[in-house]
Amino acid sequence: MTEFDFIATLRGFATDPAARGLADDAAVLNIGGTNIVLTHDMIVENVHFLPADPPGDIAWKLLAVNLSDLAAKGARPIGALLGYSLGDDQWDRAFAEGMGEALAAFAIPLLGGDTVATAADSPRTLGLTAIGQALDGAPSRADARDGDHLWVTGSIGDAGAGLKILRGELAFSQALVDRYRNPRPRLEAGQALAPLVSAMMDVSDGLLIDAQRMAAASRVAARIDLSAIPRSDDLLQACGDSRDDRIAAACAGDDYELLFAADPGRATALLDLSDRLCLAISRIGEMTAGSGLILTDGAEEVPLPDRLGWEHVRPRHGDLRTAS
Ligand SMILES: Nc1ncnc2c1ncn2[C@@H]1O[C@H](COP(=O)(O)OP(=O)(O)O)[C@@H](O)[C@H]1O
Ligand SMILES: Cc1ncc(C[n+]2csc(CCOP(=O)(O)OP(=O)(O)O)c2C)c(N)n1
Ligand SMILES: [Mg+2]
Ligand SMILES: [Mg+2]
Ligand SMILES: [Mg+2]
Repeated sequence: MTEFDFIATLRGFATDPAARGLADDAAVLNIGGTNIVLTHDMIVENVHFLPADPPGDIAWKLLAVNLSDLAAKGARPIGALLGYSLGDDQWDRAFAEGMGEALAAFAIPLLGGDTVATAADSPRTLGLTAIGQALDGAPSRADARDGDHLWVTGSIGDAGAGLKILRGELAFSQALVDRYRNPRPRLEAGQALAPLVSAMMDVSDGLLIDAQRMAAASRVAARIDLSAIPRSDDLLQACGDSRDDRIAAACAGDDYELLFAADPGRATALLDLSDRLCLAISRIGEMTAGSGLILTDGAEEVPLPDRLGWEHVRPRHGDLRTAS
């Protein structure tokens, strides 16, 4: 079964409105007029991180990927619960220290969690629940409208290139490796953007697959111009600027940027916000009537690649690495 199929089977009984049809980045529970935002992401050795990654960086990534889902709902983090499987003593100690530092960096209290021990040869499997509060409502993935502009924060494809570097497939760049090991959740931007957008999500599986999900949830089509997708100078230097390079960046995932749709009338306010936050915000396309994803490279329409991004699926044979 794929990740998509499994979530679809759960959807039948996840009928509470707070679950948002299991089709959003997080649940949004209204308690006494306050929007409490809840999200849980797991990370697994050889799936989300490499065995040689420093334990402190893995702790950072576990917290950061969850905070990224809070950011996508415009939420301010208020606490975290950690799910941990014990490894060797030295690693566990380094992870705990790193988690302490990561929590302190974001000023988030650890509220609890759970700890288990597994067989020594099983891959490290970690989970974290992040809890937040959304002050101005919590934009969903499902409310983009025909005519909205589609925007993305920061730059796309850096982390995917960082992973290639760590696999020995690209020349070394510290900046790209950092984007893979130390994602920066766009918390401040998420809170500032929330009142200006019609729909928002974070980009974890890949810009194209995530944009397609936003379009599907909103019952519109997304048109994306490959040439408008923001790529860093580090990435351009490492990978080049061919159409295939552009597609690779757009499908790589692990970006933890914010993808959002907004009425064209919001453009000036969005660009002002970009200046205030010193964070690039790039217009990459628009939402139109219809369904699915339309890809262009400048004026030219381009066929969709076979895979738009990451989806978890268990391989029939061999190790537990997933395919993208
Ligand atoms: N095992 C599960 N049990 C319940 N809900 C799940 C499970 N796996 C995923 N979901 C829900 O499915 C939706 C999509 O999940 P996911 O694609 O992982 O979101 P994201 O990419 O933002 O982390 C979310 O509402 C999430 O809470
Ligand atoms: C060792 C390794 N191989 C491959 C990847 C690429 N990768 C693995 S999972 C994933 C998508 C994001 O993870 P997921 O569990 O789907 O997070 P969510 O979308 O639920 O937030 C990507 C791009 C990676 N990060 N590390
Ligand atoms: Mg998300
Ligand atoms: Mg998830
Ligand atoms: Mg996530």
